[in-house]
Amino acid sequence: MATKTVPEALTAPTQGFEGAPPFPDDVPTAPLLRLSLARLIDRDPDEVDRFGRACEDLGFFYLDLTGPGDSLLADADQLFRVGAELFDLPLKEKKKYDFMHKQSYFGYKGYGANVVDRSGNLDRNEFYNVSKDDIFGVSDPWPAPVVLDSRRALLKSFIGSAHGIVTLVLQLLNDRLNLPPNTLQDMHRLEGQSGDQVRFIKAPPQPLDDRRTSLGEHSDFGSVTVLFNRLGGLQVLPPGRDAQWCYVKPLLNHAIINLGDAMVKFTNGLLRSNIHRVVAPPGEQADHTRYSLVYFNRPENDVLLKRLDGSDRIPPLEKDEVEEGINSKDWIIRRALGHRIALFGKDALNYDRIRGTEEQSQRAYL
Ligand SMILES: O=C(O)CCC(=O)C(=O)O
Ligand SMILES: [Fe+2]
Repeated sequence: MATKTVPEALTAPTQGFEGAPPFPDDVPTAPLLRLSLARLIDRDPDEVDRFGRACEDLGFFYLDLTGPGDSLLADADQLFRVGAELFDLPLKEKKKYDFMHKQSYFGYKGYGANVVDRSGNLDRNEFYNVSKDDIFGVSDPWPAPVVLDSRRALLKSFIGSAHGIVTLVLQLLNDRLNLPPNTLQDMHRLEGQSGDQVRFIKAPPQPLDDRRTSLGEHSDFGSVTVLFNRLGGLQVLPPGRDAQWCYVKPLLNHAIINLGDAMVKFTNGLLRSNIHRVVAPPGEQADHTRYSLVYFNRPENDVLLKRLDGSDRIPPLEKDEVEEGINSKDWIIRRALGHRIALFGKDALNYDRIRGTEEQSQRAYL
């Protein structure tokens, strides 16, 4: 796939992230469509059509939040600062909030806790997951450092807005798939119990002579992801056998939206959950600490990850094909904790054990 020319990104506003060196213009970038939240809210027919194509072809697109998404952008800006404060806490304090031994992926994951490839290399980032259910009082609260506990109102505002974006995406997909009204939205209610979470990520600069993957290749596990990037480093692997990893260039005032495995399962592969990973930021950006902020939306805990009935667009199962029938909660736990070396030792290297929809993601068109 040709990856050098990216008309969409060329027409986008130039970088203006505070203090960040520019994203270089000599690295291959992914041909993500650039969609406008305002136009999607207005159901502009061309924009809705481009949206549908983006979800089927790459499963990733930029969303310009200017206007209706201004408060989400402002919350994200504040949360980037909270993220920096959070990771500045002493390691001993952060480790108190690693809940993996309670079979939970909420809370802190230390640097190097996950295997990133089949050779057993370890990750180069730390992250912290905050549960939507906790912040909205749908579940008991998790213990949290003051840096986060004192920001519950901000987190609530951010989650409410990010979930609003997710709901719009689900409405548009529900319409496109001709599913019975609200089928997708009713499986992803803000007040339902789910694994939805905000993730703060920090990846420090890597040594010049030893730069590699900081977050291993994966497809997201849930339904819709809303991602905020400042520095480059995120890469997607477009579909097709000869595909090459390409960077996703961060754009000011835009979120990066991508679909997860659940959407592939619901639509029997019609929608795409694309493989991606994070490497050292390109060019001069490599000397800077990379922070990112993510909202992961997942189906409610008891939803079965199976092909949905009631759509004339979702392809039928193969003859005699039987689906696994795993629920969302178990699927997310299996996928989220499966690469923890402390939990699984050598088995953490076995990618097939906790496979998502990667094979479908790599299938070629034509
Ligand atoms: O940091 C990023 O840009 C992407 C993170 C990501 O893909 C993830 O946490 O699933
Ligand atoms: Fe991801």
